[in-house]
Amino acid sequence: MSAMFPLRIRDLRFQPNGRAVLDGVDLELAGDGITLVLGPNGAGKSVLLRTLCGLIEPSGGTIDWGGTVPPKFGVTMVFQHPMMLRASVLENVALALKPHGIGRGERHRRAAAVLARVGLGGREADSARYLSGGEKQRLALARAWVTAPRLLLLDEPTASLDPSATAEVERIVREIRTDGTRILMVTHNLGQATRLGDDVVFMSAGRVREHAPVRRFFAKPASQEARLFIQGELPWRMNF
Ligand SMILES: Nc1ncnc2c1ncn2[C@@H]1O[C@H](COP(=O)(O)OP(=O)(O)OP(=O)(O)O)[C@@H](O)[C@H]1O
Repeated sequence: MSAMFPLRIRDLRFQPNGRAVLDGVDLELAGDGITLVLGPNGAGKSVLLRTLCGLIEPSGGTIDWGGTVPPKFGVTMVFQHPMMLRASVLENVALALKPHGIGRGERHRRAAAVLARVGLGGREADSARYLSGGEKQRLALARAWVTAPRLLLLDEPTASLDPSATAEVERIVREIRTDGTRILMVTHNLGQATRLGDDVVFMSAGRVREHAPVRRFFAKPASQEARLFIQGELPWRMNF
């Protein structure tokens, strides 16, 4: 494992205009696995991910990347509605490698290989803008995957997708993890959390309230708040 892990977040705060959006987040992530971030609307889940990838400057606290400085490369984020460049499917992926100093031919070779792995082989010349929602999300995952990030942040990547497109994204996420990328993913889909997650981070009101292995979280949540959250979101019984 690279020196980026364990990732230690201590007392992380984000207080725009004095409002505590992140209100002292403490979290430690070991170097392997898929962690699902759950919690009610407005809990600060997306802000936490954006802070980790440098899109938001925290008001206080520390992020210790395994004792190293914040990595220049190695942390990538995929959003619910990914932006596509006005270019081909292949170029959308290949351009992600440009800052890494990789030559054009090799960029295209690697992009084509990863497009095949996300089920977009044969679509290289198509315009990325005209892909379906599920295809765009797979392209966004390919764009992240091609850079072999150490940490991949996924913010509700399946929120607008139908069940089969969701299943496809889940397959890809598992493969990215198998390739050695640490994954931190926000979802409101509790079934997805049980299918994909090794562990669960439960957030509310800008804090991490619980961090537990996924089975334990759903079978025996530590707090009444988490219990109510699970009950409110789960229309079916869990059978572990
Ligand atoms: N850049 C920002 N500056 C100021 N406030 C922000 C910023 N980004 C988000 N917020 C606020 O922080 C709060 C938490 O937002 P966040 O998007 O992290 O919630 P969330 O837990 O991801 O919720 P949801 O499940 O609805 O997506 C919200 O009230 C939001 O308006």
